Amino acid sequence: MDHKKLQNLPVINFGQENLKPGTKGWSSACNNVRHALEEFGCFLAVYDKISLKLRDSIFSSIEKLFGLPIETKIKNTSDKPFFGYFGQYPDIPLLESLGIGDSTNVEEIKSFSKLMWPCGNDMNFCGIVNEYANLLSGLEQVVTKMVFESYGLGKQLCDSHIGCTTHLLRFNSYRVPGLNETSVGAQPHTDKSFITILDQNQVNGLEVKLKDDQWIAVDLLPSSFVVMAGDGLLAWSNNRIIPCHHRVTMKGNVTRYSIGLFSYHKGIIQIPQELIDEENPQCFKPFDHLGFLTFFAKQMQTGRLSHCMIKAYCGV
Ligand SMILES: O=C(O)CCC(=O)C(=O)O
Ligand SMILES: [Fe+2]
Repeated sequence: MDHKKLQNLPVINFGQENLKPGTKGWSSACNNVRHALEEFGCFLAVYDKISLKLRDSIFSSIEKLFGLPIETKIKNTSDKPFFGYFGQYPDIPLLESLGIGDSTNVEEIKSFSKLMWPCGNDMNFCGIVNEYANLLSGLEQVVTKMVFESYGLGKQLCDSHIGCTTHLLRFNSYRVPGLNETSVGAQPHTDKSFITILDQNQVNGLEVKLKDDQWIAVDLLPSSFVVMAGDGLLAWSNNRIIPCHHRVTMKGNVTRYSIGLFSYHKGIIQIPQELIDEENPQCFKPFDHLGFLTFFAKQMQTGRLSHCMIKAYCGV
């Protein structure tokens, strides 16, 4: 693991002292968030509202989840592409993934749990996931507010964006590769989300690509999460924020579990007028964010993927 380069990722503290809008801590965090997203497409967020105990509990629950028979796991389906079970793909054989759409809604967590454990489970899966998903989406909301504020956009615009946000919580499992098997856990990609937040079970493997095209290994500090810009944020910011290219490479001999929280906009995302001027002419049309997922899935099925799919979808 290339530990030398780890310091290159910005680290931003989301402790209580920086979470009050109007304070110095808040405005310096706003600037740092914007700078990190424009320059790196990602950063490490130190956020201790999610206790280490809760993180341990959720990772032991998802270990049990992935231990369920495949016939059960494939029941996790969705009408939205990439929101349900994903796995058994020959080019990425190590990865299996399960998703809960609209994950801040406890009823969605309950119905996922019922599908996986029709006779119930003895580990308070719903309670743990509900607490975790709500706290993590709280961090996503703070990051969104900071992004809006750092571009000088009003509270009303921000509140209306937040009111239209939905979250997907995705659990990933990467098994240890067998002899002569690929070590690729996830191929290089950018997320289709607005913002993604990632957590892992102390097993590294995530790598991100910086502007100079170098891949660096991400080492999660205690109490930290990886915050990444997705394709939605690239279009919304009129090309200012770069989406983070990332991949997973399995190196050790321990199963890796990760959790991703992906924010999506329900409906049409408008490019704020404040981000369009002579120097920065409008690069993207208003776009249907969830429609972009459907578009992406179709292009993938027909082998028509291009380097920047959001440009293909709604570029001017
Ligand atoms: O497992 C990870 O750390 C990354 C997962 C990921 O890239 C994704 O779910 O989109
Ligand atoms: Fe990803």
